Amino acid sequence: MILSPQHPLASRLTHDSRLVRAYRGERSDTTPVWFMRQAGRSLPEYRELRVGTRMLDACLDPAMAAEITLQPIRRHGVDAGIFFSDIVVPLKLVGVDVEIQPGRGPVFGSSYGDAAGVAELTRIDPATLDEAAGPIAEAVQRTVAELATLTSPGAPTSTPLIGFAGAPFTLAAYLAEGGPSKDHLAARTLMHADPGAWRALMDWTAELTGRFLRTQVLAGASAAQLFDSWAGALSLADYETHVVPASAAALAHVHDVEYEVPGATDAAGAPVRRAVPVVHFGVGTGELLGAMTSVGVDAVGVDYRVPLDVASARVGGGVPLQGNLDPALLAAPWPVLERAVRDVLGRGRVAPAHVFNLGHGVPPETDPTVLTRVVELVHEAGR
Ligand SMILES: O=C(O)CCc1c2[nH]c(c1CC(=O)O)Cc1[nH]c(c(CC(=O)O)c1CCC(=O)O)Cc1[nH]c(c(CC(=O)O)c1CCC(=O)O)Cc1[nH]c(c(CCC(=O)O)c1CC(=O)O)C2
Repeated sequence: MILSPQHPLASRLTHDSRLVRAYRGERSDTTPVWFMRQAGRSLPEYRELRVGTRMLDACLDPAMAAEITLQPIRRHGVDAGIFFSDIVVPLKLVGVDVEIQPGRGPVFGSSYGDAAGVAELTRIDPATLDEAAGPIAEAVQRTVAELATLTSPGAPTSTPLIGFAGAPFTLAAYLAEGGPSKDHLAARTLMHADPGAWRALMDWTAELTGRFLRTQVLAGASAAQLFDSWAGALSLADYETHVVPASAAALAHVHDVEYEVPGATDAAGAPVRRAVPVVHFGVGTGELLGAMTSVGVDAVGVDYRVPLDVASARVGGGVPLQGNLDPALLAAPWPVLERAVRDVLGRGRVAPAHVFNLGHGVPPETDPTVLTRVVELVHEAGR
């Protein structure tokens, strides 16, 4: 699907932003920055807005999800919004019994860690997500429309929105366990004990994830992030054998959504087209970084354990990187935090391009003024 400049969506696909250029491997006048979990409990305006509304109800209320997404952009001046949703939202939309317990996380009405559970789950057709995802498409459209009015001084274009989804393995880890777990034993046992059931589970989560991402990109998101937060629990061999095919299948749902790169033409004078960029992030993925690039992504998000120059070497040197300040340092004295930010920026220079981020989400108790100060530092030091 080609989104030409004439396409009603293209004007909102802010593909000339610092962020999207960085994901294409092009450096701008300054390093773009955003934070995972920038929307949420660290912001008083979020806590106030959420009073009396359950998490998943907030995610499925287009006006509220859009407003929550916009809050950190207005406050911090970050270079991207990350759509306020959650990795279990697509499961909820197709009728899986899941709720989010504050401070604990997603909890399911049952677990799907054996052949019988997988057979029950996969009786749900993932294609029903397209119909059910109306509130998500509307929330993205509302957010992108508002972002077009928030263009910050000097920015080449309005702030882009990043869509996101939990990757097939991380969703499968929650489904197999029935909720959060430390070591994801149920999922890791199933992949070896019953490869047929595991494959059926991963094919199902891959299609659901792909459709969820496609909904957000077609509604106006300018990039997408795939969170395989729990992939770090796997050996490289298990990740390559039992996870990579499903992540690649999920991303195949967005590879055909292209836009025309402004001002770029090929030898025949035709506009250059690029697919909407995808970033792949996981936690504890030091041994998996190279394999993560093989699922068909433009950039890799690095957690806080592997320095970016080391990560760059592990992905072959030619891949844009995102990250990777240790979130713990946000509560350290400013001179310590400033040194760490400058160190991340320095190491990020070895990659073709760098998007500054944390090595995982913003801790809920973070002082929001510190995040705003980090954005100012990155914009000044990241030139
Ligand atoms: O398993 C766990 O450790 C946490 C499980 C948990 C989830 N949603 C949750 C919780 C409870 C909690 O955060 O207190 C529940 C959850 N999800 C979210 C929030 C908002 C906040 O953090 O205060 C919250 C807390 C809601 C509340 O209690 O008010 C929203 C969310 N989850 C997520 C994102 C995407 C992002 O991080 O940027 C975002 C949107 C961020 C934004 O718009 O700025 C993604 C998410 N949700 C979830 C996961 C699984 C792995 C993980 O959390 O590390 C992941 C992927 C990840 O963060 O690596 C599941």
